[in-house]
Order: sequence, then C-alpha cells, then structure tokens
Amino acid sequence: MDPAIVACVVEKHLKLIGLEEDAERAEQQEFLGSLSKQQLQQRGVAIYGLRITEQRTGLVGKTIVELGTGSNLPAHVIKTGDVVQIDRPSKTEVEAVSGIVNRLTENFISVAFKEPPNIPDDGLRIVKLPNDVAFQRMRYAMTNLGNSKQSRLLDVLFGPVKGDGKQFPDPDTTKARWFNPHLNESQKEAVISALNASELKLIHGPPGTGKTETLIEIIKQLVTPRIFNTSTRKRVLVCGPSNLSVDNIVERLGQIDMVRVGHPARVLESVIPHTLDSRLATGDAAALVKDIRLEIDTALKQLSKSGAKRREIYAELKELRKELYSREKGAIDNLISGSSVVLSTLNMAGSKLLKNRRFDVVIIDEAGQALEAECWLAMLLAEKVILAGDHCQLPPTVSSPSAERGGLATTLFERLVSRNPEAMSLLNTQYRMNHLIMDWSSTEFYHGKLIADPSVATHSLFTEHNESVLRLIDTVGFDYLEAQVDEDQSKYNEGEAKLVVEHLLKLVTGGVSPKSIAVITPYNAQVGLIETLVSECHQVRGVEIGSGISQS
Ligand SMILES: Nc1ncnc2c1ncn2[C@@H]1O[C@H](COP(=O)(O)OP(=O)(O)OP(=O)(O)O)[C@@H](O)[C@H]1O
Repeated sequence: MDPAIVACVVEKHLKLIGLEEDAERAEQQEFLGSLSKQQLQQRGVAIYGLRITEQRTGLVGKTIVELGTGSNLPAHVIKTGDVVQIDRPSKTEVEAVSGIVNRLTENFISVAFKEPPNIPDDGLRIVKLPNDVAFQRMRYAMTNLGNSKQSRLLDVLFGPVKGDGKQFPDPDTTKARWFNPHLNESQKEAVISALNASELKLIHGPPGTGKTETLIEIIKQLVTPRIFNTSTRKRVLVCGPSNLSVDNIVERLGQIDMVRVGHPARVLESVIPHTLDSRLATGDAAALVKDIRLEIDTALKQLSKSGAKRREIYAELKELRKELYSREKGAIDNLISGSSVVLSTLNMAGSKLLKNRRFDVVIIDEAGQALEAECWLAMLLAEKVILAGDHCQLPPTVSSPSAERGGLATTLFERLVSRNPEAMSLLNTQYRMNHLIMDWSSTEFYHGKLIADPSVATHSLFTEHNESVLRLIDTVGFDYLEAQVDEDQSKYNEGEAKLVVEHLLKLVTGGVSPKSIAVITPYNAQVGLIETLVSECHQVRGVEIGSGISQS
C-alpha cells in the first residue's frame, strides 16, 4: 500500500465525518431548541407525563427503566436504539439523564442506562437526542485505518496490486457441488470467483438479480467447503448498513451455526432466536448469571423505598454489576468466537462486542448504501473482503451539503468498482420485473446488460392484456398546482394525488388486490394527501403509500 494515499483518504473522511456530524447536530438542536412543549409533542420527539413502572437489570449489567403514562403512549417518532434524555421539565433541580431506547410497546417505553439513573418516579419527560455513537465509531475506524500495518488487502485497496489474485485453480463448474444448484450462470461465476479471491471480491447486483441468494451460497461454502477441495472452514463476519439488510440474510441462512449481534428490539421477529441476547438467555450462559441478576433486581426494588440506605445499596449494586459483567463477558466471548458466522450492522462491527476480533472473511451486503467509514469498521477485522451492492441505485443519505460536495456520499463500493474492475462480477439476470420495466433501467444505468428471467419477462397484473405494464404520465399542461404545507418545505399536488387514486381504482377494479400495490412519492405531504384520499375510497384501502425512504 501507499501510506500517503491511505493518509489522504483518512484525513478526507475524518473531515467529512466532522462536517456531517456538525450538520446533523445543528439540525437537531435548532429543531429542539426552537419548539414549545406542544410543538415537541406534535412532532413526536418528546413524550410528557411519564412515570417509572419498572426497573430491572439488562444484559451486561445495564439498568432497564420502563416508563408509561398509564394508557397508550401518544403518537411519537422515537425508535428503539435512539438516544433519549429523561428529565422533569417542571423541576429544574432534577438533573437530566440520558440512555438508549431498549424496547417500545403501545403503552411503555424502556430505556437502558449504564448506571441506575437518579430520577424521581413520575412527572417525567423523554426527549429524543442526536446520536453521536455512529460518528464516534466511524472516526475510530478511519483512525485505525491510518494506523494499520501493511497487508495484502491494503495493497489491493491502496497500492499497485490488482484485485484478481486467486487461491486455487478454477474448478470444473459442471461437477461443482452447490448448496443451491438452481443458481444462474452469472451467480455461479460470482460465487466461485468470490471463494477463490485472495483478498477482494465485488459483486454488482442490480435490483432482483439474486444478490442475497448469491451471498447465501458464498457463506455456506465458506463455512462448509464443497466446491473447492479445502478442509479449512472459514469464520465469517456478515454486515450490512441497516438491520434489515442483515436480517434478510439471517432469515435465508437456515440452520447454520450463527449469532446475530444487535439489539433484539431492532431485529425482525424471526431473527430473535439467533440474537446474542436470546442465545445468552437460553444456553448454559443463562444459568451462570441467573442468581446474580436476581440479586441485582432485588437491590433495585429496595432502592426506591430505601431513604437513608440509598448509598449502601448503590455500593452493593456496583459490586454485583461488576461480577455480572465479568460472567456475561465470558459467555459472550465464547459465543462470538465459537460461531462460524457472526452477523451485525456495520455500525455494530465497531462496538465493544466486535471491534477487536478477527475473522477470515468479511462480507458486506448493500455496500452501495454504506458510507466508506462504516465499511472500514468491518473491513479492518479480516484479510479478505467480499462487497455486494449496486452503486447505480441511490447512495447513502448525507445531511451536510459540504460533506456531500466533498464526496461523503461516494461509497467505497463505487470507488472500488472503478479502481479494481478486475475484482467485479455482474449478476445479470433479474427475477422481479417484466422486461418492459427492466429495459428502461437496464439501458439507462446498466449498459443494457440486464436479462429478465423467463419466469418474469412477460408477467403482468392482468391476464387480459389491455393495461400497459409501464406507463409514464406527463402532467405538464394539466394545470396541477404544487402547494407547500409549512416550514417543513414538504410539497403536495392535489391534481397528481387524484390521478394516482384514479389509477389505483382502475387496478383494483381490474382484479388487483390493494395489498399488492405500493405508491411511492418523495414528499411526506404528498404521502399524507394520498393516504387521506385512499382512506376515503373504500375499494382501494390497504394500498401501501410511502416516501421510499427505509425506516430500518
Ligand atoms: N437463480 C435463481 N433462480 C430462481 N429465482 C431466483 C434465483 N436467484 C434469485 N431468485 C429470486 O429472485 C428474487 C430476488 O432475489 P434476491 O432477494 O436474492 O435478490 P437481491 O438482488 O438481493 O434483491 P434486491 O433487489 O432486493 O437487492 C427472490 O425472489 C429470489 O428467490
């Protein structure tokens, strides 16, 4: 590698991450500081009138405080994993404490704290705060990259070595043993070249081309080699930028020896049994920590009625939590280092649980949606990386215009596709769209290289073919006026919304179920308007309407 190039990349990204963090913080603070109680509630960033309903011990000695209002919580936008402040707005002498939302139901919100919080039992408020953990971790990743030693992987990524190194002679594909023999030719080529790559593999997967399907085969082949005659089973870290991107893989891996690192409240329900928490709560580890958890919970219960003994109980709690931490840490280490496949978000790869571990291979899915620094959180943990994604779709969202101009939204995947094209395979057959829908994007973005699999190439919603598969409606000249709701700058257009509902009616009366239709519009106000019109028209109720921005 060329240390000067690495230093330059590190410096650039540290600066861009700083700009992005400043922009996000300024946005949040301006937002929170300028709003009244009523406005904060209306926007859903604060919940008032809460009281503590329960306190207990969570994983690694955290204190979990459950709060409720006595009935359903008002509408809010607070999500699990958000950093929140808890205070008592009517009493300034009560010091605010901050924690992380651990679980949410209609009636309760649970918050995890490092130490038991010293707050009163009622009259409390929760306010959503900006979360700087992601930024701290990205900074840590870039600093680590700057300090990393020369390696083959870094030579490929920052030096003159090409990313086409092979470990084995190419196998006879007709005789290869596949977990999924139905993979198409481009998928099989991607699997073989990924397994054979010495340091780097890039898999370019346009929509519906079976990127996940291909990664599943790669993971299974790494853990239990069948194609390449090697007895070495690899240990794999699989990451993605969002919880959903990781959970899609967990769901399709089946019964493999794996552990999903991440908060159970943030993962899909079907994935919960694979989470670290669930595995710890059910295995041998559970017995090891059961007694000590009970003792902590008893001490926590005494705390609220203890008066003068409060200090003693705090001291006892501190000791108990130290012991719990050390036992749980041992159990966590055993589980993570004993699993063939570990899965987490990129951000979580920078957490205490994973950051100093080593793997044989790191796989990143949806790499076209991840910031470069996030990728480094995972990539520094192995000597071989496989990145899958599609740089021709939307890049990750960036709040700071200066950071965007500086290149923060240019992903590592996109950079490597042009820097190391020899390491790339294109998945060329898609299984989702009629070819008429595909043709346009194939020509515009994929140099006309996409093929529609025969199973979908001519499929259509109607058996009697009188409705076109793809229709573009130019509303210029229709006198449809755009309007703006408020200072949010969100726009809507009544004429276009009515046109959408007319088309929905046509589809539904033609026999399409409303549940299989989705409407996407970039403006929240337009989402709201179409939702209202849809709710007023009973035939089309059930249609999904959204801005297309993922919530995961
Ligand atoms: N070789 C194949 N034969 C038949 N069906 C396939 C094949 N590969 C993928 N599919 C199907 O195509 C669909 C898309 O696959 P998959 O979700 O793996 O694609 P993707 O590229 O990850 O999708 P996305 O566009 O969401 O990123 C799935 O229904 C999958 O079962």
